[in-house]
Amino acid sequence: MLLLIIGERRTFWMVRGLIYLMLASVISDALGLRLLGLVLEKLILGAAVAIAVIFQSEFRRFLELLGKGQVWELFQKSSPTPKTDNVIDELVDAVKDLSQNRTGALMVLETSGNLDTKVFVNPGVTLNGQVSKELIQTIFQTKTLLHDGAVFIRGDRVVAAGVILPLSERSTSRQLGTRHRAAMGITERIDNCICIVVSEETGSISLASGGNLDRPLTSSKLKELLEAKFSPSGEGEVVAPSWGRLGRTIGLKGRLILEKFSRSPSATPKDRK
Ligand SMILES: Nc1ncnc2c1ncn2[C@@H]1O[C@H](COP(=O)(O)OP(=O)(O)OP(=O)(O)O)[C@@H](O)[C@H]1O
Repeated sequence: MLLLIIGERRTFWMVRGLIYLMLASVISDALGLRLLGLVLEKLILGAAVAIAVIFQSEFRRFLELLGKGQVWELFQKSSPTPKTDNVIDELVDAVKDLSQNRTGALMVLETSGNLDTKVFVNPGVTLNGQVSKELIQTIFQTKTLLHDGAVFIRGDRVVAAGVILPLSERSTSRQLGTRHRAAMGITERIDNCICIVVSEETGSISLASGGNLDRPLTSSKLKELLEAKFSPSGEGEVVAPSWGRLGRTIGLKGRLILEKFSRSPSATPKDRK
């Protein structure tokens, strides 16, 4: 049941690893292999402590909801962060011009809830400005200091610019460089965001979601997709979304801990073109 609820592959592997450890411990007990049993017991204990650390905030939220008698909230569908037509129009107009002028751009759009910005390799520079075509176009001009990296958009605000995102490790077409891999990387780790990419080389527009790139898109197709995503009845998460998110959170946090120990320089953007 738990494995069905946890949709994320990495989390699934983590849970499977723990189950294997438990099984091995039971088998070693049955075979009377006391030393091995002792080692496995310690390993399971370590894993349980690690999971408690990884889960910290989720446990707190669970206990809070339990205390308030609102546990059912865990099963409720999260509604998309509302975006007015005006915000979508400003975004699409900016993307259209950037594409026509072959100005590279990368935008992370929060779709619901609160995106965990700890996943950003570098949080960039806080702006907190109203989304407008002019602001977005200005940020991505290659002469500005903030053009390198991504902008992070929450609701109708450009929260930050110059954000460095984790790269996807999946192999991609040779045409796709780090900008596109960053869009795939953030959307494969975080499910409540999508990414718009404009290629500097070809001007093509892409939309990344769940680690996949939809490309090339026309600006009208992009508008259609954004409207569908941000409409109140838009694609929400399905069955037991909060549990799914919980599973992905474990995967993400586990991964963040691992990445802290093995952060590679490949996650930084290449030098200014
Ligand atoms: N990890 C990252 N996070 C955010 N932005 C990044 C990251 N890596 C690269 N970028 C942005 O992408 C730019 C480099 O793009 P690159 O040419 O490697 O990618 P690309 O996918 O081929 O895109 P394009 O088609 O625009 O050339 C950098 O200058 C930087 O602005």
